[in-house]
Amino acid sequence: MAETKERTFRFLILGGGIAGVTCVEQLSAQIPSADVALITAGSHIKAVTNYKQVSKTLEEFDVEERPSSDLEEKFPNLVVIHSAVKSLNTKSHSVETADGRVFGYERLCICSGGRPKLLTQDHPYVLGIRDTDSAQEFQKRLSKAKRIVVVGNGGIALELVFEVEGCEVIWAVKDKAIGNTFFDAGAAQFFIPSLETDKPDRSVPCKRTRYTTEEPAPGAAHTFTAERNSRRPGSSSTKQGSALGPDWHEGIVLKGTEQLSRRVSLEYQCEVERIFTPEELLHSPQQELNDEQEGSWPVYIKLTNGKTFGCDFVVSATGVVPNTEPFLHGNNFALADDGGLRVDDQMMTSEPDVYAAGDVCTACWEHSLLWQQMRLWTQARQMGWYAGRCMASHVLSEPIELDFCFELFSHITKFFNYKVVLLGKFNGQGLGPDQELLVRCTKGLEYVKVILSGGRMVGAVLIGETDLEETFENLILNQMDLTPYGEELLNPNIDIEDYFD
Ligand SMILES: Cc1cc2nc3c(=O)[nH]c(=O)nc-3n(C[C@H](O)[C@H](O)[C@H](O)COP(=O)(O)OP(=O)(O)OC[C@H]3O[C@@H](n4cnc5c(N)ncnc54)[C@H](O)[C@@H]3O)c2cc1C
Ligand SMILES: NC(=O)c1ccc[n+]([C@@H]2O[C@H](COP(=O)([O-])OP(=O)(O)OC[C@H]3O[C@@H](n4cnc5c(N)ncnc54)[C@H](O)[C@@H]3O)[C@@H](O)[C@H]2O)c1
Repeated sequence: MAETKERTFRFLILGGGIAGVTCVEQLSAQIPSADVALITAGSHIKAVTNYKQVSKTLEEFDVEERPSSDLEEKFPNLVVIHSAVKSLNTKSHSVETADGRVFGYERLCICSGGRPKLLTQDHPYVLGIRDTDSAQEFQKRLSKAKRIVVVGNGGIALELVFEVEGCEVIWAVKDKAIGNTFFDAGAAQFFIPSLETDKPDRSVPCKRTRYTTEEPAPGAAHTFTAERNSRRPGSSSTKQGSALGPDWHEGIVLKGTEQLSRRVSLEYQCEVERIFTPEELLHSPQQELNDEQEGSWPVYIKLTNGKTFGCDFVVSATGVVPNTEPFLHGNNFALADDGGLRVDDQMMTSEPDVYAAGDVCTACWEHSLLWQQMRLWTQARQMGWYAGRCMASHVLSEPIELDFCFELFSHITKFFNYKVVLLGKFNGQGLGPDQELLVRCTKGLEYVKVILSGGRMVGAVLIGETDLEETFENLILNQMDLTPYGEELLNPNIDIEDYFD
């Protein structure tokens, strides 16, 4: 790396996503006289808008793409540099950008996010979705498509299979139930009818203290078709070009060429064995196709359940990998198993004066019993904000303790047009056999699951307008012994808020 530094900043932040921008805002607000620089590869920055603290730990906000001048106008000591960082020298405390400039720092925070962990790199018919550009590419390809295959069972797959219309979707999941990163088989069963229609089937609330679900057999498949006119009002909006935000798919039309609303065929418990071109398929006579149009698709995908499907393209919704590459060479960063930069409870990496926040880092402090890391906007914002506070406190030699937001995992989102609230160990993560589940389910309306350990509430999944989030959050935080209440806890005829007043 050339050693002549163009300028040295007291605080240098890499990445204009939620984590980086929130870190800049926090630092600039806490030490207004400090010179702060934000280096980002993109032309725009991400901004949190309409922030709402819903309860002690639950928060909701929108994410917008904004010109970086907005941020510079707000903070006169901030400089935004639009260029990708290509290398980092932690010994000389400097970074070099793609256009050959070198900037020094006293303290650095890496917020470079993640990128899709694709099934296969650089395949012309395998797409990932991350940012506005990739979402637009997906939309463009979809508009000419009759059939796509979606691989993966997390947030993006759940959103896509519900939103895509006018195109057959083959959805290949590794697991026995849909949505494994967010909920269990019981909740998955609650959602399944939404793939056929989104008109709620309202029935009388029923309470169950244990749940049993019929799991699909390995290799099982199921097709769900929605009526053309069963889409929710307003969902066919043609509003264009809004930035990827929590409702990124609301602003773009996700429509294929066919005259059908939603047609999703689920392939359970399978992975991708091979992706073929038509030529390769012709030379593999043993391949058994699952449709009559042999040879007429641009790409074919063979699953481990033995089925091969032709399609227009494949969406790889198979998670993210942290963007660490430019920073590793010549430095000595400790990496976590998931490839993230390990950070301690002060958001510091293993390199001196280097912090990290958001999707690029892995939280390696001793977690609270009720918190886990997931790569989400909420956590990117919380980490960026807390990293900014840590950097400022270290400069001012003030002690700082891990923030309260890392006490309890909480996430509000929307799947299949239902509000979803996840609290604590919502899937009994790491609890082993010492857990009891209480479930209340009203088909088409709500699904409430509570996880108890030693009589105390340690997690909850709330689907629908349950209005229970604040009360349950309090019960999880105060760790009250709920044994005396037993199944009454989910009795729909009891106003639980009054009960615990
Ligand atoms: C389609 C989709 C839907 C999602 N929906 C939700 C949701 O509903 N709710 C939720 O909580 N989360 C959601 N997420 C997850 C959420 O987007 C991420 O967890 C969050 O954006 C991470 O923020 P970040 O700031 O760490 O990284 P990013 O937003 O990825 O930002 C990284 C920044 O770093 C810059 N950068 C990268 N490399 C360099 C470099 N070498 N030099 C300089 N700059 C660099 C990039 O240009 C970018 O500005 C979704 C993700 C996707 C892809
Ligand atoms: N509403 C929300 O909160 C929301 C919505 C969309 C995305 N996100 C976030 O955005 C990020 C990206 O979303 P995502 O859906 O790609 O990731 P994800 O981590 O949510 O899900 C990845 C899925 O891919 C599966 N998978 C991994 N490797 C596979 C393979 N080789 N073959 C088949 N399946 C495989 C996993 O089992 C998992 O189901 C995540 O951090 C996610 O939490 C959140």
